[in-house]
Amino acid sequence: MTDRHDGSRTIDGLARPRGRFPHVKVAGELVFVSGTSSRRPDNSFAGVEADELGTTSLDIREQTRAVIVNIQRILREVGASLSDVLQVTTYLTSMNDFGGYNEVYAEFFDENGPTRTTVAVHQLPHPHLLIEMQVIARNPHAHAHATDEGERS
Ligand SMILES: N/C(=C\C=C\C(=O)O)C(=O)O
Repeated sequence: MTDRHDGSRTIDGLARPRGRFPHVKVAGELVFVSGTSSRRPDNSFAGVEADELGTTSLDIREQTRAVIVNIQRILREVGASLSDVLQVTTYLTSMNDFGGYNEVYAEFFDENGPTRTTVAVHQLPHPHLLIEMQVIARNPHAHAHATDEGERS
């Protein structure tokens, strides 16, 4: 993991960012996770299959699950978890996928979870991508630190 002094982290063992940005940035009480897809470390995608004729099928449920699991792994690296997520922004390439996305989303979050905004976008950075998500989470360590400080004063 590359851990810079400004809280930016690029994590080994995950798909490399496709540009000059970190997977995650810890800034005081908050954790910012970059837009994340279903991309695997080998740059293949979960939720993408091609048959022997080269016909590609894309699965919004599988992609959604893989995106959330990727975000979970990123959060874990900074000591946070999905239960720390405060806000989710989701980018779909088609609102026809809203139902499948919503169904899998509900396996991980409910009304006590993060606020959420879902929008449709013209394109994502790869033609096989149906979904990308970014999150803002609380930094559980910042909270523990602040509590310790409070107890000392
Ligand atoms: N967050 C961005 C791309 C993510 C791609 C991926 O996870 O496959 C970006 O270009 O801003």
